[in-house]
Amino acid sequence: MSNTYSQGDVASHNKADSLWIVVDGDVYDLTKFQDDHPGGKKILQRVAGKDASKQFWKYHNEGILKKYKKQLQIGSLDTKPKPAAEPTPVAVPQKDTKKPEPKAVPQAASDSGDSEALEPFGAQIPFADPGWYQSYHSPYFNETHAALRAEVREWVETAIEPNVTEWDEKKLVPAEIYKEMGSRGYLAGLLGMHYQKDYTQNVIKSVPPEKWDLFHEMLLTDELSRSASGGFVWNVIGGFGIGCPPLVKFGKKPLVDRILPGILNGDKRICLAITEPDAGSDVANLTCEAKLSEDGKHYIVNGEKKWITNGIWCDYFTTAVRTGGPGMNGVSLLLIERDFGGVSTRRMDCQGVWSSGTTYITFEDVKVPVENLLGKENQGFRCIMTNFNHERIGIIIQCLRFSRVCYEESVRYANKRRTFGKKLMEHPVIRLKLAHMARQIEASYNWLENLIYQCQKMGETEAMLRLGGPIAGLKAQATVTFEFCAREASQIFGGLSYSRGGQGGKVERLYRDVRAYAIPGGSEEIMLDLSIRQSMRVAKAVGMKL
Ligand code: HEM
Repeated sequence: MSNTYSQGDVASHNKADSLWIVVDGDVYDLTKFQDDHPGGKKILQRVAGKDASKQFWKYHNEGILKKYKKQLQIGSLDTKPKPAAEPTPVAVPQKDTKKPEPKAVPQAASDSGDSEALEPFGAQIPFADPGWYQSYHSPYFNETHAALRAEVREWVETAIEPNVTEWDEKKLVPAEIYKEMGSRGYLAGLLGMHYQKDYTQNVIKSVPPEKWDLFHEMLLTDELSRSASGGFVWNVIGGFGIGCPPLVKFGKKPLVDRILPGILNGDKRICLAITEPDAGSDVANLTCEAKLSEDGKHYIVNGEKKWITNGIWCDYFTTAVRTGGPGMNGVSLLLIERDFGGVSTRRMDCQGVWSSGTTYITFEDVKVPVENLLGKENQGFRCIMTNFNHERIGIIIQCLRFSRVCYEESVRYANKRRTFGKKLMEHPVIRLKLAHMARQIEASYNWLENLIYQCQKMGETEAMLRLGGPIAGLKAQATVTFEFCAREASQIFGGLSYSRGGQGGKVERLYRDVRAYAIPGGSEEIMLDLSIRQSMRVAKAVGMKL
């Protein structure tokens, strides 16, 4: 924005028919906008021609300026200091290099034993970001992680976060955003395994595929979750992150070769269809049936699935079906394609995650070729089990970042809102709330880092057995933490987090999203029980002495 104005120029636009204001040294023309201003036009007219920074920041947060700047800013004051030259960001990817240069990227810290602290990143509000953002030493993160962090944060702050309220209300995220998840190469790295470079031409700008590890995946999900919308995160990684891994791990090569590239590029969508109207956490009792045709070439599928994330938009459904007798040994996994016919999907109205597309599905005489069986017949339960750790870790990462968002929003607000003559931050009762939020977030997050590291080091079967218990325990810990933080943040924001949108909008939305995390992927009750049961079972097998 190259136009510059003097204070006098602005002062002459002090009427309703030409209404300019200054915010932080930038000049805004609100003449046309005043009629649409949700806070009313009179309040704007009272500051017409003046510097209204103080009033602006009292009533709005940063997202508003990001959203409206392009439309309303006409220039800056001639007295506005020129921005200091930006410090070189840590390992920000070279914009004009088509392929990342592998040699420039050091080994993962965890592989090299190098724990050099990285440059500080982000707002430096204590506990609002993980410790390694504040130059804490970490054995897990290196420059490739820092570069990815900068890349994703930039995208989320400019293209995602300012729009999530609108998307949530519309219950839709624009299709081009999902497509961009593919073109940025993110989808191919979100499968809980090595980067799927053989199935996509897209590469992530800041991390070469061979350097990709589970900490990259973790921080990608973490940074996407700074959008402060479970609906957005589930829209872009919810169905994919749990529906696609079984295809990659257990699908027959011709099937994978045919459909995986379109999925990873963001052209086609996939989800996981397990839960039924009558079978949630009790997966072994599902009833959706798949009968082999007489010629043995097809399964005929009939049944219903409920609460299926992304279902309304999906082309492919990784579906748990009953091919055998009762219980877990009669369950198989089938990749059902919408094009087969007989698949109907309808949106469900839910308490939270509005833009995620929660779906009710019916399968009526769907003819599925036997080539679409994932894994072996009647051994689908094992495939489902191997999926759970990845699903739950995704939930944990999101919950902990959402908890941080609730905490960060609270800290920012507590530093500007004044009651009884002082800032909220100066009231010990508010600091106590923040302290209880921070201690739970940090304890949970540090356990998470440790478990991600174990997942990286252990083989899949070992991880499934040995980490199933702790991951279940941490899933419950993360959802309880999220619920606590959403509640406490809401108490700090008061009425502003009771109404939708505006300054308390993130907290209000996240509060609504809490149950979508505490129930699916294994409810808190099931998780806590499993955490002990599974851990005891494994310990007994390896010689626990009681
Ligand atoms: C660039 C200029 C401005 C823009 C783009 C803008 C935009 C908005 C928007 C979108 C809202 C809805 C609530 C939200 O989403 O946060 C809002 C509410 C409001 N605005 Fe503004 N505004 C501007 C300037 C101002 C100024 C200068 C004042 C005060 C002098 C003001 C006072 C208010 C008030 C009181 C509300 C209602 C807050 C509430 O519901 O708690 N706005 N504004």
